[in-house]
Parts: sequence; C-alpha cells; structure tokens
Amino acid sequence: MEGVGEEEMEGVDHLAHERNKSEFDVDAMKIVWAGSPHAFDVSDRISKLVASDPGFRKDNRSTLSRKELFKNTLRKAAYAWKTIVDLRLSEEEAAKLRFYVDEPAFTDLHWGMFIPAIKGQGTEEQQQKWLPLAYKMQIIGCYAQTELGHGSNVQGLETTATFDSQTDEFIIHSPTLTSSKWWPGGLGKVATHAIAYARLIVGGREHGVHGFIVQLRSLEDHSPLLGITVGDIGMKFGNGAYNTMDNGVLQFDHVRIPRNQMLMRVSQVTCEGKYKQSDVPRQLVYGTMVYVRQTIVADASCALSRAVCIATRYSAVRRQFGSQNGGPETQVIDYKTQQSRLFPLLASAYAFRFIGEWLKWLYADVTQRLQANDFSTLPEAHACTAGLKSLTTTATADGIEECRKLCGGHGYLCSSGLPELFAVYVPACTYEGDNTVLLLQVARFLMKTVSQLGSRLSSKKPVGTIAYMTRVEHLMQCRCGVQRGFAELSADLVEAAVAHCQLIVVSKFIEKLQQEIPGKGVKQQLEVLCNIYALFLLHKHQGDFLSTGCITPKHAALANDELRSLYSQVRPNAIALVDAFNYTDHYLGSILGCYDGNVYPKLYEAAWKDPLNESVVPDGYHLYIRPLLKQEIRTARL
Ligand SMILES: CCCCC/C=C\C/C=C\C/C=C\C/C=C\C/C=C\CC/C=C/C(=O)SCCNC(=O)CCNC(=O)[C@H](O)C(C)(C)COP(=O)(O)OP(=O)(O)OC[C@H]1O[C@@H](n2cnc3c(N)ncnc32)[C@H](O)[C@@H]1OP(=O)(O)O
Ligand SMILES: Cc1cc2nc3c(=O)[nH]c(=O)nc-3n(C[C@H](O)[C@H](O)[C@H](O)COP(=O)(O)OP(=O)(O)OC[C@H]3O[C@@H](n4cnc5c(N)ncnc54)[C@H](O)[C@@H]3O)c2cc1C
Repeated sequence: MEGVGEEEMEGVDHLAHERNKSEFDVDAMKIVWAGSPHAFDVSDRISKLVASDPGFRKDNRSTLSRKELFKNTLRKAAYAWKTIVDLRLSEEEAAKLRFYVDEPAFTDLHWGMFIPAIKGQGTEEQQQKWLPLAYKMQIIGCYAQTELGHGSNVQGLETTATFDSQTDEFIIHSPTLTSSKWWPGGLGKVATHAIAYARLIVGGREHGVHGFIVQLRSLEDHSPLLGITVGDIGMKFGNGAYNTMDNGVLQFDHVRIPRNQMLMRVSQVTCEGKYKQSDVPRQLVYGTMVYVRQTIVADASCALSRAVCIATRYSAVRRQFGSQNGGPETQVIDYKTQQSRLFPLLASAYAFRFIGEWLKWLYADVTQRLQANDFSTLPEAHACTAGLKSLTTTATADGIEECRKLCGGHGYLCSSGLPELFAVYVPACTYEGDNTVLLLQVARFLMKTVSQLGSRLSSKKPVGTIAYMTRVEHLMQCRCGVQRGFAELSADLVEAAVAHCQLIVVSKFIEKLQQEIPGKGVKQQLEVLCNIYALFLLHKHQGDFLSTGCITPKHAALANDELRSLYSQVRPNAIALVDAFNYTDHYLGSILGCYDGNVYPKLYEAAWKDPLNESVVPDGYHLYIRPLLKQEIRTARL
C-alpha cells in the first residue's frame, strides 16, 4: 500500500487560519444551535461517546452486501440498547445516541411510531398493558399503514377488520394483492407486533380506517404466526443508505385478535357489537403522522447542516485558478458563484433549526389543548406540520445534492459522505406523506380560511400563522369560486402553500432574533443569515413578487445588491458557523468535511483501502483482461 507520512495525517489544523478570522463567539453559537446549555451538554457528550466506540463504526457500509449490512445493523441496535441500559441513559440521551449512531433501523419505527401510536390512540388501559413491554423492548413494533395499492389515500386502504361478536374478536384480512401492507420499516424481518390500519366493519357496516395491535411473530422463535405472511420488499436506492432498514410486505389471512386490541381512544366497539365515537375528532387517528412530521422538520436542519458543513469546509480547502506570481490559487469558497450557492443553504440550515424548535412548541401546545378537549388549533397544527415537513425535506434533499456538486468530483466519492446522506435522506420527501399531497392539504386549509374571510356567517378572525390573511386585501377578491375550482388550480395552489410555509419560516426566524441571544457577535451573525434566507427567497421568486406588484424592479435590484454584500459578511465567519453545529468527524462521515481540513492525504489513504485495491492484479484478469489483450477473446470461455 502507498503510505502517507504520519505528520501529514495528524495534528495540523489546515483550517486554523479560517477559524482565526471569525468575528463571533463560536461556543455561544453552539449553545444557540443546540437549543440550551443542557441540550448542548447532552449532545456533545453522547456524540463523543459514539465517536469513540468502535462498536459504532460506520465507514464500511457502502462495501457490505445487503445481508451483511442488515446483520451489522441488528448488532448495532442491540449494542446501542446495551449501552443505553448499562449506562442508564435518560430518554433524551438515548434519543441522541440513536441520532449519532446514524443508521436507519427498526428501532426508529418502534420508538418513533409504534409507541407514539399507542400513546396517542390507545386508552389508559391499553397503554398500561402495552407500553411497559414496548419500553423494555420485550416486544418490537412497527407502523403498518401503507399498502401496495394505497399510501397517500389512507381512506382507500383495503385491509379489513371485521368484528365477530361470537368470539369477541376482530378478523384482520387482506382481501386483495393490493391490500398487502407494503413499506412499513422494521416489518420485513424484525417486528413482533404492528399497529395495522384497517377498515373497521361492525355488523356489516363500515366505519373507516382504524388502528389495531396485531402480533406478527412468535416471541419464542420469531416465526410468523398463523395467517401471517411477511418479508422484506427488497433493495432500495443507494448502496448502504436506507438498506439497513427492513421495509416489509405483510398479508393477513383471517387473523384473529381480541377486541381490546383495537386502539380505542378515538372510537370504541363494545362486546355487543356497538360502534361508539368519542367526542375527540376522528382525525386523531392520523395523530401519529402529525407527531412524526414534526420530528422530521426538527431533523431536516441536522441533515442539511451536515451537508453544508462538509461543503463549506471543503470549499475553504479546495483551490482552483487565480494564482498570482506563483502564489496559492484561489480558495473556491471565495468565488461569488460558490457563495451564492452555498451561503443560502447555510442560512437555510439555521432557519430550519429554529422552525423545528418552534414546531415542537406548537405540537406540545396542541397536545396540551387536545387533552383539555380544545380542538380549535388542530387544523392549523395539521397544516403547519404537513406544510413545513414538505418545505424543509424538499429543500434539504435538494440542498444535499447541491452540496455534493459544490464539492466537484470528490463529492461523488462515497468517502465524501454526501452520496449516502442524499440516498438516506431523499425518501423523507415521500414518507410520512408525499410532499405534494401534503402541500395540497395546506392549500385546502388556506382556501377554507380565505373563503371564510369577511363572511357574514363567520365571526372568527384568522389567528396564529394565518393572521396575516386579514391584511392581504386582494385575497378578498379571490374568494369567489376557488373552492369549486380547487382541482383545476391545484398546481398554483401548491405554490401558494409553499409561499405560506416560507412566510412562517421567515417570520419565526425574525421572532427568534427578537429574543435575547448572548455571546459576542452571535446575534449579528444570525441577523445576517436571516436576511440572506429572506432575500434569497425574494430573489429566487422575484418573478412572482414583480408580477403581483409586491415589489418594483428597483426593489428587486436592491435586494440582489444587498444579498451580495451579505455573502461578503458571512465569508470570514463561514467555517466558524459550521463549527457551531459541533459535529464529530464520526458523525459527519466525510473526508471532505473533516474538522482539520487535511483532505488530500486522507482521500489518498482511503482509496488504498478500497476492496478493489486488495490485490494489484484484479480478480478476473486471467479470464477477461488477458484474453482481450492477447487477442484470445474468441477462444476464451466467457
Ligand atoms: C437503539 C435505541 C433507540 C433509542 C431511541 C430513542 C428514540 C428514537 C426516537 C425516535 C425516532 C424518531 C423519529 C423517527 C421516526 C420515523 C421516521 C423514520 C422513518 C419514516 C417512516 C415512515 C413512515 C410512514 O410513511 S407512515 C405512513 C405515512 N402516510 C402518510 O403520511 C399518508 C398521507 N396521507 C394522509 O395523511 C391523509 O390521508 C390525507 C392526504 C391528509 C387525507 O386526505 P383526505 O382524504 O382529503 O382527508 P380525509 O382523510 O378525508 O380527512 C378529512 C379532514 O381531516 C383533515 N386531516 C387530514 N389529516 C389530518 C391530520 N393528520 N390531522 C388533522 N387533520 C387532518 C383534512 O385536512 C380534512 O379536513 P377538512 O375536512 O377540514 O378539510
Ligand atoms: C423509505 C420509506 C419508508 C416508509 N416507511 C413506512 C412505514 O414505516 N409505514 C408505512 O405505513 N408506510 C411507510 N412508507 C410509505 C409512505 O408513507 C408512502 O409511500 C407515502 O405516504 C406516499 O404514498 P404513495 O407511495 O401511495 O404515493 P402516491 O400517492 O402513489 O404518489 C405517487 C405520485 O402521485 C401524486 N399524487 C398522489 N395523490 C395525489 C393527489 N391527490 N393530487 C395530486 N397528486 C397526487 C404524488 O404527488 C406522487 O407524485 C414508507 C415509504 C418509504 C419510501
């Protein structure tokens, strides 16, 4: 193997000159990014714990076969659980551990959907029975909603749950091929139980889709129970990437479960076969999706900031052109074109961090209200979680790909970390609701609000995130007919929904800046980023702003000038602004993004570790290359 001098690999901080340029207190910014001194402490401690433990190694994922990859994920999940138990980690610390282990696994669905579904839709009694088992991982659950034929259209699911009053049981059945459950994570090979969604039929009458706790596999030998056919749906996009997850297929053949395994907080079936609806809205059956959409928004800033950190550090290391008198070439980060692609993404990472924080608050608020039987803010919470999930995941997936391009050719190497990050992240635009379908929900909410504006029948004034609507006069003129023309106008309405969500992100960023933010220069940096975020959007959509007369061409030109000036203000602080994410090299998983910026020796070293380089002459030489070179190809046995 070709070696690299030890001194070239270790110890020298190639980005030190960049760090010295920064004009703000990076440690204080780390606290702002983490959310609080306590959150910073937990995150910092757990990230270092994971990074220093060889049990959590992840640099070999792209070279493993699916079976090896999956087995390794099982090992890591078991090891993570042992670490959590041995170290007596709190729930907050355990969640951080899962985050820094950085490998999609069945545990995400168990903790992220199965348990929340029981908590949100189960009765007290059901929670008391199932949650202790789930918390100790004595059962492992998944969330089985989507089917081969229907994902977005939940009302179109075909699986049935028919009540049998003779035996006090439900019979869960997949009547067609398209009713096979398809996609649930953890289902393929691991889950012992599922929250399965099915159309409830009682006494021959249908009552829509409800959730049921169904055991799938034996707790003794893991074999599927009678009437259950279950397996993995196959390889997904990208090597490694989301293939650590066993997304599954499941068919029920008249599987019987006790009546008390229907989640009965929203509606109940009595032993006499009576269907009863509580006074909580039916939409609470969708509550787990609202919860997860909110966590996805909070996670978007993590994925985007990770890509931005890699691209920013590498852009400061990489030099092309511009050498004067034999001096060093220009750092690519100094090119205005690089800045105009990179810095809006840096600003977006911060914007999404704060919108995630705000959405957590909104979710906690609506949960509290629901407990007190106040359902008034549910439509707004649904619109915000759906819309912001769509906005942030689309921007993050696009942003990760842009960061890959910002790293030139080296960004295409797996060792840059960016291809895998993209492949793992991009399904977030589809799962928990296809992003366009979710924006249509926001559009519906907006149109409903518009149709009520000024209506004599409605005395309610729009509040919260739609309060601005009373101030937009020409909305009043748009009221007529928009409800009737919804489908025809849906492409435009989706754009309106995006604009509404962008407004929320910008206004919450501005609200954040109205708070006290300690630390030298921290607030000023955030103001610059906030202005970049807002002006970049204005610049990108200037056609819309100009055509609606919201701005003049002069305003548009001024905004563009200001944007360029803001990029110059960010430039000296760029490295410190990504250092503030406090990511370990282990978590970043990228040679291009490593903290010390010592990129080239590490790339060189890593190349020699590729399995193809294990032998100088490749396997297959004698069979395929030599006959070709010797012109013996016609006689060779191929
Ligand atoms: C090792 C140790 C580990 C320790 C670990 C510790 C912690 C780890 C913790 C957690 C891990 C964290 C997170 C990870 C979790 C998961 C993320 C990872 C992987 C993702 C897995 C993906 C899962 C899935 O994809 S599940 C399936 C999701 N499916 C969808 O999203 C379907 C999308 N479709 C819909 O939501 C709806 O059907 C629809 C499109 C909204 C319905 O449209 P429509 O038919 O028009 O509506 P109706 O059904 O008729 O509804 C009418 C009425 O209701 C309103 N509505 C709709 N939805 C909601 C809602 N959710 N809430 C409130 N209201 C709603 C609708 O607007 C309409 O209102 P209106 O009548 O007033 O207009
Ligand atoms: C990696 C991954 C993990 C998943 N994990 C789970 C899980 O754990 N549990 C689970 O239950 N499900 C899971 N899913 C399924 C996921 O929730 C669905 O795939 C998702 O909700 C989208 O539904 P769909 O596949 O039916 O898309 P479709 O609705 O078929 O979308 C296809 C196209 O049609 C468009 N479209 C659909 N409806 C409309 C409309 N009304 N108007 C305009 N355009 C429309 C969409 O925008 C899209 O472009 C997972 C999916 C993935 C990719």
